[in-house]
Amino acid sequence: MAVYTQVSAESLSAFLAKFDVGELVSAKGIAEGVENSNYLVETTRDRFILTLYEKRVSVGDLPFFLSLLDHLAADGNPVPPAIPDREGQTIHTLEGRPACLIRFLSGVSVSHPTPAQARAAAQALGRMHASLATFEGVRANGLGASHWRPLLDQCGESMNQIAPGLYDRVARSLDAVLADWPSDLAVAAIHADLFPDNVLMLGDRITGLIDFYFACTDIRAYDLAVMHSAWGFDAQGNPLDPAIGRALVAGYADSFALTPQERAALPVLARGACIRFLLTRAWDWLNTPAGALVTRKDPLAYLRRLDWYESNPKAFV
Ligand SMILES: Nc1ncnc2c1ncn2[C@@H]1O[C@H](COP(=O)(O)OP(=O)(O)OP(=O)(O)O)[C@@H](O)[C@H]1O
Ligand SMILES: N[C@@H](CCO)C(=O)O
Repeated sequence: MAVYTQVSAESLSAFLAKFDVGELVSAKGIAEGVENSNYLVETTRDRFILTLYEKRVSVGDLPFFLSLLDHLAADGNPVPPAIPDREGQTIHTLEGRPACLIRFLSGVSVSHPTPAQARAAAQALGRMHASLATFEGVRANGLGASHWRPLLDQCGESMNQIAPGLYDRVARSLDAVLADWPSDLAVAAIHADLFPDNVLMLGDRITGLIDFYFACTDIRAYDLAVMHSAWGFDAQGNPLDPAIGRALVAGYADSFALTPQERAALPVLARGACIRFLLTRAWDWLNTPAGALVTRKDPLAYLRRLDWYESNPKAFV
């Protein structure tokens, strides 16, 4: 996450007083991430994550995200539910923004995963999909395939400030992806953003799956494709050891069956994932507010991934 909204010690103490969590000891803004404002809060009893929802999360979607987290946690997945206050409320307003106090999970996210870590993370994704088979909540994917062309148009020719010719380059790939986009694969609740920084680990053990604020109802195998596009490359978008990609697919299949049709669709799903992240990064690159404590993510790292998937159509064989 990042820090877009500053929280004063006074308003944080008043906020915490609604909960049975002890008194404020310290609060530190977390600079990682790009979407919401996050603080690590320590009280006399425990540690918590305080999240203030910013640009892409609308308050009307919070009940979906929180019920999904409760469903997963109840089925033994390592996800952090929101903490209810003394009256049972989980969704609050703080400094004018929707806010939740979230259970803190231990572990660290890895920036250079090993194949064993990739396998464990994909097993956790498959396990989560198995749990979500009985989740009834529905939320359309606001950043799904039907939104990519409008998002490209919203970025417009300004994209060429990021790299000359970028707008036309993405438009061409988008045409090809949409022409092949599958319409017959299983649809379910998915995480849709399971990057290495959203997986907490201790060694090869998964201790936390976090950041469910893009969770939605979409093609289930797209979740694995998003993961492949995120885990199989370094921060600049250069491919890592191909064993990582193989470990992701094998790890997922360890805990949830992947049909032949889903396997066959992974290349186009991965190219779609590249376009999704390229576009949201490009939009943020061009529109991040001055003064926000945030490290913008490089859209071109996703162009390099897209190039790679286009030149390696047999990457999943
Ligand atoms: N429940 C949690 N327990 C422990 N640490 C957490 C928890 N939630 C968030 N964090 C910490 O806060 C950081 C940022 O959180 P998160 O990835 O959710 O932010 P974001 O802005 O949504 O990021 P992204 O760019 O991945 O969308 C994480 O890398 C992690 O260090
Ligand atoms: N995980 C995303 C940020 C959330 O949209 C990225 O790295 O671009």
